[in-house]
Amino acid sequence: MSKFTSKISYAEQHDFNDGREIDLLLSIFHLPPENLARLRNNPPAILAAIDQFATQKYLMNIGELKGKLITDLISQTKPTTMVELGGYVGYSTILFASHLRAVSTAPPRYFCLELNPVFGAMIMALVDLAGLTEVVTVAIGPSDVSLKRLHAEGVLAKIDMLFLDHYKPAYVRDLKLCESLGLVAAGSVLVADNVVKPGNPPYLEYVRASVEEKKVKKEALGVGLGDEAMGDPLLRYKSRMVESFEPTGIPDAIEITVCEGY
Ligand SMILES: C[S@@+](CC[C@H](N)C(=O)[O-])C[C@H]1O[C@@H](n2cnc3c(N)ncnc32)[C@H](O)[C@@H]1O
Repeated sequence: MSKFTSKISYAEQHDFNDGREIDLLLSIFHLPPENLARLRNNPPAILAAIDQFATQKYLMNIGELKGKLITDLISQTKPTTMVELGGYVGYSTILFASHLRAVSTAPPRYFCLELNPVFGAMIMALVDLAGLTEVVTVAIGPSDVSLKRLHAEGVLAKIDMLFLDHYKPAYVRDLKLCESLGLVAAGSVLVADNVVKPGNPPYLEYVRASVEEKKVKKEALGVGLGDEAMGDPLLRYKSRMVESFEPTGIPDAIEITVCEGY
């Protein structure tokens, strides 16, 4: 394990959704006009303001170090369509969508799916401040409902990169849903956060399983479950863990998984 080298260290982890997220929004939009003007259309400056706030009051953002692993991956794989499950205050949305815009060869789309409507509204306000409204769509509601809706509306047909960072037990459920909707296919890259802290053994087991193992498991589950719950066990994945740190300095890792198709 390497060392925690982040320039900024978040406050120790405490609660969330106790008013701190609104405080963050007010701390930004109540800045003196000339300071707020410096943040407009300036994603790095907005991220720095969020990081600075989180040194005093913890925010559950991806942070600098894991964020850099993922922006490097965006540079390497150049996705056009990215979907994020769990947007919170919009830190990863602003970081990844601005990076996507910088490296994409085609007009990029970033879908941020967030359950909490207050957080969703905050993300929209900060995305607008960052000048990213042409790239980002924020979908408010449970991730599975939003995935089905966006697919049914025809705005989401394939996911080049899926970032899973929401309710840990829903990672496998939502990946299987994406498989059964045909959203994940050869070349899709999955990035799952928090696979060490707090950890997600069922997800790691699923993305690391062979097709044979998944077929056996599907047979064991038997009939009765719909396609969504079954996913597509014939899809092959190549998966690896990359160790890093939470922005508090606590060790964590992301799981990077590439879909190799059938
Ligand atoms: C760890 S935070 C996301 C952090 C964010 N990706 C970042 O790095 O800046 C998890 C978020 O997932 C949201 N969430 C939890 N369950 C969800 C669900 N079923 N669908 C969509 N969002 C969900 C929570 O409201 C919370 O905002």
